[in-house]
Amino acid sequence: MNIRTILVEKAIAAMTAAGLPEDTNPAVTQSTRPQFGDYQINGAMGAAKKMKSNPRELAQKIIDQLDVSDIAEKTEIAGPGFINIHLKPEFLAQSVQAANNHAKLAVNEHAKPQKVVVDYSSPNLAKEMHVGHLRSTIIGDAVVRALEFRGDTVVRQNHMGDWGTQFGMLIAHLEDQINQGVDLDTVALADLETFYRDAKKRFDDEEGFADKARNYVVKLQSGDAHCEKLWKLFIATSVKHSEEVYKRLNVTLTPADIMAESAYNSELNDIISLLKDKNIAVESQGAQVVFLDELANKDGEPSAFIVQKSGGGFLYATTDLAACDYRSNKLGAERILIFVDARQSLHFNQVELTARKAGLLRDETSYEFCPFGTMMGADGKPFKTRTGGTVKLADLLEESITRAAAKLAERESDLSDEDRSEIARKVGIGAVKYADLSKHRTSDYIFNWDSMLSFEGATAPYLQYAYTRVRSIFRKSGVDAASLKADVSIIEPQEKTLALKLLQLEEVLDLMINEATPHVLCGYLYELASLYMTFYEACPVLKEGVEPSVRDSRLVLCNLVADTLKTGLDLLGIEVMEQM
Ligand SMILES: NC(=[NH2+])NCCC[C@H](N)C(=O)O
Repeated sequence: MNIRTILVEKAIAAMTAAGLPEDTNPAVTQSTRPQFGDYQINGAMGAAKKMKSNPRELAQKIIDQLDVSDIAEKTEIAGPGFINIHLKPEFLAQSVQAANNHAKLAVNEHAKPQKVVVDYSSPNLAKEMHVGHLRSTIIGDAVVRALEFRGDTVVRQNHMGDWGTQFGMLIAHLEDQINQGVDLDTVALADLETFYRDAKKRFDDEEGFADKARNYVVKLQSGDAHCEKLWKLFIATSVKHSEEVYKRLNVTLTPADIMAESAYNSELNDIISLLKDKNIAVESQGAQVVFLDELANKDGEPSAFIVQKSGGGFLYATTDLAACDYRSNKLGAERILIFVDARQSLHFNQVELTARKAGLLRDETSYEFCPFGTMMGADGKPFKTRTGGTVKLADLLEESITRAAAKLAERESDLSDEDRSEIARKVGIGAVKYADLSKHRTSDYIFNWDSMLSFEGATAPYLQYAYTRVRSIFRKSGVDAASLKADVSIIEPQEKTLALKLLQLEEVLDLMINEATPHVLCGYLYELASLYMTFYEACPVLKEGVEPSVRDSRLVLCNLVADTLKTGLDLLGIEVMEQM
């Protein structure tokens, strides 16, 4: 069910029949105000400009050819040439009924599913996951869930940073700890932050340690078995830490999705040879460099993209070129989405340009760097602990659950302690996720406990509460939502508005998928919940005196609201509960 798509097809047909050029954009949009109808066809204005004719006259010609009688009760021309479409209540009623009986609600699977590689989360394994990883992990996961819901084939890739010079220092330190008999699980690697700090301190201060660390990098890269064993031990512990965070966060990443930097090691030589053979990379001060005129600075100097260091070592850049080849040429991806901090935008620009020149990315593959802004503290600076340290993601999530429990304890409830702590978990995690996902991906935002945990406004607790409110109707009425098979009729304006919103889920998901922007779904769910509250005040459902047929029709609407809220929140990775 995609009303916009139906109207686009009808508008194009009418425009063609009215003699407009074939490439005319019908410009169909959802109306912003009820007096403009439910949808608008705005293409007459653009076409008139091109054809140098009168837009209102053109709109009239289009409307004369427009056949929307099956879905609309009224069409009219407004202003300079807008065509307003008022949908038929019967059409909306039938569509709601169909959606209520459909597993994917008002959403159809893609006619042409795509293969999409999504690179997200991708922490560096030298350290524990901190708040900086939150955004990549949850924004990526929401988009992945939406893509799969629409029927695309998704390959998740957790491009973990498990390779690089810092590992020499880490395994050298690890080796010493083992030799001293320190218990790995409970002491040495229990806190990766401390471990990293200690190793770094020794690297900076202790005589001989830095040399040993550098020597271990060389040994590790040349496949020395002892070093590799230590490295694997370190990686395994580090991966375990991130698995715990993923579980807590309710994201769908599993160990099977790990495609870490080291996975590309054996390809890197060939990548450099290819770039050299094609004269894409040239030697400069001993290093291999790709000079990109496309990214020249204002003095006209090309941007220099180093793909191999002067000593022969490979870099982050080389791995990303190999990843392009794997994703586009081997996996055959049609889209590659990469969720990384906006500060890496130059890097990914360089990667794409180089990969396209070298044929490491096919023309058919769209390479989409999806940057995001920074999470800020109340002081407007990147979020830190009180003492200025990085905040561990695991700690942040535990704090949110504790705070949610305290807020919930203020409310009256006859639920068991066990239920309450489960609800606190869902609310605490949901609150952090919704607060983040609801902001436009590219903007920085200020982290605020009070607003994200509030039961008012656009928050997870508000939506979770709205869901329990709808579900309580079914508990009170004793009606089984699953076997509800009533005829829907749309009479009151609040019913019409609510029905229309329910039927726009696919339009929202398409926008979210195309632009990789979960905030549109967040906004939609909040609007839906608010419209439901308005509907419920104006249109009694279980009150005495309500006709059984009206009651049942409204129950179908309620049921579709509950299912849509639940499904929508699930696509954001946020859990619901039946009571709270
Ligand atoms: N293909 C990629 N480079 N993906 C993103 C990797 C992010 C990197 N590990 C970081 O923490 O900055």
